[in-house]
Amino acid sequence: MSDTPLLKVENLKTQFFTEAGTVRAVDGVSFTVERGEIVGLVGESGAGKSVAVRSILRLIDSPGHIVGGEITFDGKTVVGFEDEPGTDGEPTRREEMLTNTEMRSQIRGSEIALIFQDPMESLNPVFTVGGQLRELIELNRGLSKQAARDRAIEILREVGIPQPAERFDDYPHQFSGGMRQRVLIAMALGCEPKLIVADEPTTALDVTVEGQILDLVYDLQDKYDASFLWVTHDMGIVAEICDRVNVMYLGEVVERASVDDLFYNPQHPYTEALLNSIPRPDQSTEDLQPLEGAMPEPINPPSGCRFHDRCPEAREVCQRTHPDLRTVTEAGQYAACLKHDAFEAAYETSRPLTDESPAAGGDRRE
Ligand SMILES: Nc1ncnc2c1ncn2[C@@H]1O[C@H](COP(=O)(O)OP(=O)(O)OP(=O)(O)O)[C@@H](O)[C@H]1O
Ligand code: NI
Repeated sequence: MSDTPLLKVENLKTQFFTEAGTVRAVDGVSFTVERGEIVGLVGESGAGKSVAVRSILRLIDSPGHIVGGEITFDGKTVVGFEDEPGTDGEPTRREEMLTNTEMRSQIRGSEIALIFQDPMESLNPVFTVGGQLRELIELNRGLSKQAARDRAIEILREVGIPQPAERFDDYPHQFSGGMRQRVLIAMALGCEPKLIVADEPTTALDVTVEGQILDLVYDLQDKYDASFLWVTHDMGIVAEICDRVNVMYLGEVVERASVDDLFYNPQHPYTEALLNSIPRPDQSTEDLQPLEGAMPEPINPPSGCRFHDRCPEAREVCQRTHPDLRTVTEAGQYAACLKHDAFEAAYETSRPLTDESPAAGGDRRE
């Protein structure tokens, strides 16, 4: 079994049924997390990153619903539907799909831990930090109260809380933002989960503290042999901690690559635009190009390639043909862009959409 990925997400679709229409927040997303890996999910605000990771934990509230796809985690079916919809037209759950109770008792907090951006979403303000951590360890690891307390103090020390025995009885508000995030990491590790899902946990912190937290994660990942799914809009964080990356745009994965391939050889114009918009040691700041325009709403996504109206390489065909995510390099890099289908999609002969230089032949961008 160890050659199957720890987490496998296939063609996941999660929609919100709102008065304004159907929000296709996650629209056919696939990716995997292998054991021991840190996998990034990156993209602008609204790309569907949080909805994707909440779907993995089955934490989607009405009017949202997972309407299609398959998610397996460590041999268990977190999401799985029959091929045919039921008589009511709704997707029918397969028998092996975990119930809500099983998700709560077997998966969330024990097999998969979550770290959110706002620590107060996970910490109860009226209980001491040590008490919350101790209880979690007691419940999840079946330790005695005293043993769980000792373990809690040990983990608090490991995540870099100074004088953890003294701080044990402090309340969450007595900790700084950075220290609270360390406590959350301690809570996540306390259950010894197989997978830790982190949704922008360092966004609210200043860069120095953020750097310290990322270093800590890197060290602990090795020690605990945990796998991570790390959500961020920050390519700098991706560079620092991820092994592999999935780039999301408007509900879809548009590129998947190892970190090195992504940074040195991006294959999707959106990835390139993201990379051009961040400072890099090998470029001067004058080379910085902010990503222009805004991502459209996922209620009526643009036809064809969803990125075409912001893409410097878009051609007419991109307005009509939707590119599939497919292998584009021998190293196993994936991209969803018609420029890689030059012949089949007739990209090569299609007219460029941008008019930033005087009209010329189709090769003027080279
Ligand atoms: N409860 C909801 N009802 C309606 N639409 C929703 C709901 N939750 C999320 N969405 C929509 O789903 C889309 C994806 O949102 P999501 O929060 O996953 O983005 P994100 O990539 O995590 O962005 P951010 O970086 O801002 O956290 C957005 O268009 C958002 O407006
Ligand atoms: Ni989010």
